[in-house]
Amino acid sequence: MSAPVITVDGPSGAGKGTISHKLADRLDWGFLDSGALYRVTGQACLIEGVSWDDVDAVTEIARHLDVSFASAANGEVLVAYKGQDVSRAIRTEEGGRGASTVAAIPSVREALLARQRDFRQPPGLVADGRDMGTVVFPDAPLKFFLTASAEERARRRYKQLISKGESVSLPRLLEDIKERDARDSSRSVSPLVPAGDAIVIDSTATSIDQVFDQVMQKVREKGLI
Ligand SMILES: Nc1ncnc2c1ncn2[C@@H]1O[C@H](COP(=O)(O)OP(=O)(O)OP(=O)(O)O)[C@@H](O)[C@H]1O
Ligand SMILES: Nc1ccn([C@@H]2O[C@H](COP(=O)(O)O)[C@@H](O)[C@H]2O)c(=O)n1
Repeated sequence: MSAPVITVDGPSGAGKGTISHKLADRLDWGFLDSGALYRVTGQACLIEGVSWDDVDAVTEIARHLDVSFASAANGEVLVAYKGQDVSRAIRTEEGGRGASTVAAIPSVREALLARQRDFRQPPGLVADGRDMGTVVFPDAPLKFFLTASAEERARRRYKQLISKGESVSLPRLLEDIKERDARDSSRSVSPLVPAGDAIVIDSTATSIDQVFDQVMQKVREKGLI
């Protein structure tokens, strides 16, 4: 029998990464940051001089993506492409735009599918993304779809980037988030939609701890802990 998977999907800034990390730590399960694979693909295109719109070239990059993940002493995840540290570059707004542009290409999604499924190892996996519950792990025993208003998600992202010393504009971030939502939700393959059997949690007015408590309650009810 394959290892259990808990999927956490939703739009950008909904708190998927925060909740998924806490959950993986609590359960001592593996963690898949599927967005990082799309972000590295977009970044690899910049490094290799390939346009995000060049379907064949981007697909070749995704098929042979030389990416590695490592834990730094401070708990952060180091992401490397061909051994080059791209951890910071992939987290910029440009990194997000590149990821969502290449993620709309069906052959790129196909190229990254097996790689994502390989993360499913005992004792279990928490998978964070947009199509974890609908496409990558449709048989997952527990699925969440986290959401929040675009305005609240833009405010969260603003605080996050300001705390890292980046200079950002809130209206611009809101525009970016709305653009990314529209692109992710309207693409022909693996659009951002909750799986039919997903538990939807709206965190617009709910703290991280409150969301985590709701998630843990469902994990217990499913007998996964
Ligand atoms: N319920 C919440 N209340 C307040 N802030 C939150 C909440 N959930 C997450 N945050 C904060 O919002 C920011 C974005 O969260 P996070 O990175 O987990 O979102 P995400 O859904 O993984 O986004 P992306 O898909 O773009 O990576 C973080 O700074 C996080 O601390
Ligand atoms: N399963 C996924 C995960 C991500 N994407 C695309 O990548 C972009 C960046 O993702 P983050 O979670 O790191 O913000 C995102 O906007 C999606 O376009 C995806 O398509 N499928």
